[in-house]
Amino acid sequence: MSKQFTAEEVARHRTSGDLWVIIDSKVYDLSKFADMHPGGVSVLVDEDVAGQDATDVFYGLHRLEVLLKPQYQRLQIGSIAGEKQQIFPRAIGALSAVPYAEPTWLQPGFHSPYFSENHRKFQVAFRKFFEEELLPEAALREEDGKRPSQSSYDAMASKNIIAMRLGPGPHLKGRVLMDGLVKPEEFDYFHELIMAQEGVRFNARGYLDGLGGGTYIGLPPVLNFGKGAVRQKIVEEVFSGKKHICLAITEAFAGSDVAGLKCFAKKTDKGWVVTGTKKWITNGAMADYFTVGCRSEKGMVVLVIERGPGVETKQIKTSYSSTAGTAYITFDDVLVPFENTLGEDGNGLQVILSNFNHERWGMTCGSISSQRLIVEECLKWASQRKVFGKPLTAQPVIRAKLAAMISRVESAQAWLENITYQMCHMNYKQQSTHLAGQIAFVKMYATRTAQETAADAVQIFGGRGITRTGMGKNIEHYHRTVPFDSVLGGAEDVLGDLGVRQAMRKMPKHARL
Ligand code: HEM
Repeated sequence: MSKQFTAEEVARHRTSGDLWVIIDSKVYDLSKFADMHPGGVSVLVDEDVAGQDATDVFYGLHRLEVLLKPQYQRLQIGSIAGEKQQIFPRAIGALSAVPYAEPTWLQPGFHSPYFSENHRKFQVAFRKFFEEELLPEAALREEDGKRPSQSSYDAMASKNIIAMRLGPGPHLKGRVLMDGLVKPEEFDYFHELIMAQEGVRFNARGYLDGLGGGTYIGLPPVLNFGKGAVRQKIVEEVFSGKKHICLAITEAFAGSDVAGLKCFAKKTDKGWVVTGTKKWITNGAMADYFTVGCRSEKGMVVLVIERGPGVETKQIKTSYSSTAGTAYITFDDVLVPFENTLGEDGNGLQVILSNFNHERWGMTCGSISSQRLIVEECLKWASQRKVFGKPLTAQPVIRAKLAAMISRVESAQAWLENITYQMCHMNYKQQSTHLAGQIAFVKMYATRTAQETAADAVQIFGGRGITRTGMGKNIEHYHRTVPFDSVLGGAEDVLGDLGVRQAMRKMPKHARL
């Protein structure tokens, strides 16, 4: 049991050389620390702080995690007799008790037609795995921009997480998923939704993309259109976490207009010879394989190219961390064996488009979950921040912003779950026919509302929302990186337009007002 003090005893230590404070029933000796305090000495020797209970003022200025750091925990010398600690961090793997911080299916007392007991167990195991194995590294890599460590890829591979990230399908057959928690044939899109939604809870966008953003979009064409030994080798190497792949379609010349690519693949006696460039390629800097969209004499062809002579990658500085390995790539007369052709020459567009629905749906899962994290941050901040002697939530304008945020994230999640249910009951062709428009719309809605929520969050946090460290660090990070989802996998306007054009194609000829 820690040493017990009374509030009167603490109050006797209130000068710069002898300075104690109480925070949430714990007594801290700041006498030596005061000179090193990032907020300065003067704020600590203030008569309302020194020797006093500084809980409210502390939580108006610092995140909970400050006190969890070992160098600050050492400042605690005891606690106040008869008082109990009120403020606790969420335990590893546990659910948040903050309202709306979890989707309804995870909230006590709520029900869901979509999620089974197995999904629930999977969610628990997955959150725990992420928080134990990856979270400690996430903040470090996000900051220093280095690629995720091999041990992180190995940890994911050991549970077959890399394979599961590609969704349900025959590629899971014979694999032990999450230590046998889910059978390969039972793994469905709701399991995948859980993975996508849990993964973004770090708010370490660059790191997460570094962990497998490239695989998520670059491997499916190999899996679905690759041939023989090449397919087998690449799929197994990537699933094992030892090698990395990326999708290289976009060029400085052509973005959403994939038909306008300039990278050219010429057929020769020895194989394809590829010349051209690619830009904004997630994981390109660390990739061993590149799934590349090229023009050919017959139109478009997709090739999987191994890093080797003639392939150069350069890191691009984007608004998020370089841990994602976003690259500019040049292919100079790169010889590629014909076995590396994905699908048929001239049919490349279909190979690329075939994965778009799944890719967009996956991005939407993540986008909505990160939006939810921001709702949680805002609810916490608005409750703990005191202005004019009252919490921020006493202001109607703040409550109105919170109401809009909550409505947006709840509606997006409900729509997403509905679409996910449809995906579970449709084959690939039915999904393409019925869901391309729905998925385009839900992604457009999620990313647009995400930006509204980011802007509202900055207003609620004020200057803290544009500061990379401290109280508003998650808001700053979110606000800076939120446009990513609205651009990747099809820009918002392109998606909206796609959805309407799909609907127009289905308009019955007999319909009149
Ligand atoms: C155990 C006690 C404390 C520790 C370990 C501590 C630590 C820190 C740290 C690490 C920061 C940098 C910002 C961040 O990362 O959040 C900071 C900033 C600050 N602290 Fe403290 N602090 C303590 C107590 C207090 C108290 C009692 C006050 C009361 C006024 C205070 C006032 C401030 C201020 C004004 C800032 C600057 C905030 C900003 O830049 O927004 N600190 N403190």
